[in-house]
Amino acid sequence: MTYIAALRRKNPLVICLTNDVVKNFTANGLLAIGASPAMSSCIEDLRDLLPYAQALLVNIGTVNPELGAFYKQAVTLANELAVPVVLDPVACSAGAFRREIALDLLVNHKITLLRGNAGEIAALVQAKHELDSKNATESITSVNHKSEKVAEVSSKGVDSAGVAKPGALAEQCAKAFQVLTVVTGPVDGISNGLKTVEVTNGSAMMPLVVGTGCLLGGFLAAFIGSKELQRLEEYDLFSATLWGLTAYSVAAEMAAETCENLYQRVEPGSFQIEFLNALYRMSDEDVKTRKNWHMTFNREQLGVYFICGTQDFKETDNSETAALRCIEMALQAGITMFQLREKGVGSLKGAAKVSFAKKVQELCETYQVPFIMNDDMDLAEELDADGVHIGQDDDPIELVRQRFPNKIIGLSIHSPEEYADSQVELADYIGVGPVYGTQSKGDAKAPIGPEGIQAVRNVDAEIPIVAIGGITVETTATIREHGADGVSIISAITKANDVAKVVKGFKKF
Ligand SMILES: Nc1ncnc2c1ncn2[C@@H]1O[C@H](COP(=O)(O)OP(=O)(O)OP(=O)(O)O)[C@@H](O)[C@H]1O
Ligand SMILES: Cc1ncsc1CCO
Ligand SMILES: [Mg+2]
Repeated sequence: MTYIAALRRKNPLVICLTNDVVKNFTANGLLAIGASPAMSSCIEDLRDLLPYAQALLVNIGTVNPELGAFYKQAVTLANELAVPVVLDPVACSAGAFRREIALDLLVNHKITLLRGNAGEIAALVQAKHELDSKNATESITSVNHKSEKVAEVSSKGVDSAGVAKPGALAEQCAKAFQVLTVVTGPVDGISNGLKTVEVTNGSAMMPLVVGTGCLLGGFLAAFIGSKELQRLEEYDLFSATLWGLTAYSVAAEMAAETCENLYQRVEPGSFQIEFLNALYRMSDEDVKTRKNWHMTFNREQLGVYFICGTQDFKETDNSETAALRCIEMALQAGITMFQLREKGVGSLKGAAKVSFAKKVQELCETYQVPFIMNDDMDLAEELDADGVHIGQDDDPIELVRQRFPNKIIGLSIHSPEEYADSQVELADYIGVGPVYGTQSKGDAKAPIGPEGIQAVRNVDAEIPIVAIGGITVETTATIREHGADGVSIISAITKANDVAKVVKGFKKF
């Protein structure tokens, strides 16, 4: 990824409608990374500037009734001009006036990215639930309203403590408002409702410098506004924002290190200066080598779960090239999870396996699809895969969970008996099968049929289940009716003449 280089080439004009406390810091931070900031305070001025802008930041930190009306006009104009909008709902957890303004912008306008701390985002999710229940009781047709518990976050004024699962909160918010959401704190979370990533880079000095959250809103607007590739809008938006979010926290780490070296301690004043210096100095390479993020699991990712290795392409001239081509086509067509299963007759070993695995991982990262490693825990650790999948005869799940507290863990299960004997509570999902006969696994057990899936579902109504073994597009509907959240596929995709068509077939369910 080269999003910082792209940003510097583009030098995006970011118009900031932001609060009185942070205007100077925001402008300096944007200049340091390579963007072009402009602060604006009235709609007459904005009408002149916005047509030339790559992004608009609306930060409600020092809102008043007049500014509230201005923000509404500004976002309306940005929507007309198709300029992306980042909203920072500063302190909306602390006051109803602010909250109503943020809520109106989110519900009645198009916001490209919402960025707030945990307290602010939790308050907005809560407010949306209340709005929905109010509408549901007013409307006789909406009788099936489900109320979901919102994360409890303590919050006072403009700062907030963190939340245990920032990814889950971001996901909840992304689903509630249909908006890409970034939740910041000791760990940051980003979600579009389907994909969720947590970023653990950063420095504990960040909350001691006022406006680091506010600058982040403008900073992410610059990354979004620098978007050059229009290939897949959603993918671009998500990965450009994730890269910007990570770059920001990496700069914080670099700043803390510089303070250590220069002063043998890290204090807010020098940290603020060194943070600006780090933004100026940093490159995509710094993000690449220091990024510390993990994808979090959600059951929708099991929808179309493609598994393969080079051994599944052994009848082609070059099985590695054929595998990479097939995997990229499948990713492009929309598979929701990928597992590398480099195993059995004809599979790669040693350095060749590592090098192939890295190429596959890069492809998965490009499409923001979880990259899961089958069996090989050491390689999963070396590559920092998003997750691992283990069978009943592999390392025991309690050891795997200890080793990888943050990774997605899948466990194979063949029957309700095996379910009862396994510590499934340590797994994120279980793979159940083989449903039908399969040629992809030499030592496969007897097929359990869709009824076998139902038998496991009957003993656990909640656990995410992916069915596996000889599944085709034609049998997917039945399998899902028997309780599976999705299907794992090997041969139906690796042997397909038209990979995209088959993947899209699986995606219909
Ligand atoms: N305890 C922490 N450790 C590391 N990084 C942190 C911590 N708290 C916040 N951050 C980082 O600080 C930045 C700002 O996030 P924060 O949640 O403090 O925003 P905020 O409360 O909106 O700030 P402000 O309103 O003062 O601008 C983010 O990049 C976040 O990752
Ligand atoms: C301190 C403060 N008060 C209103 S906005 C702001 C900046 C941090 O969000
Ligand atoms: Mg803030």
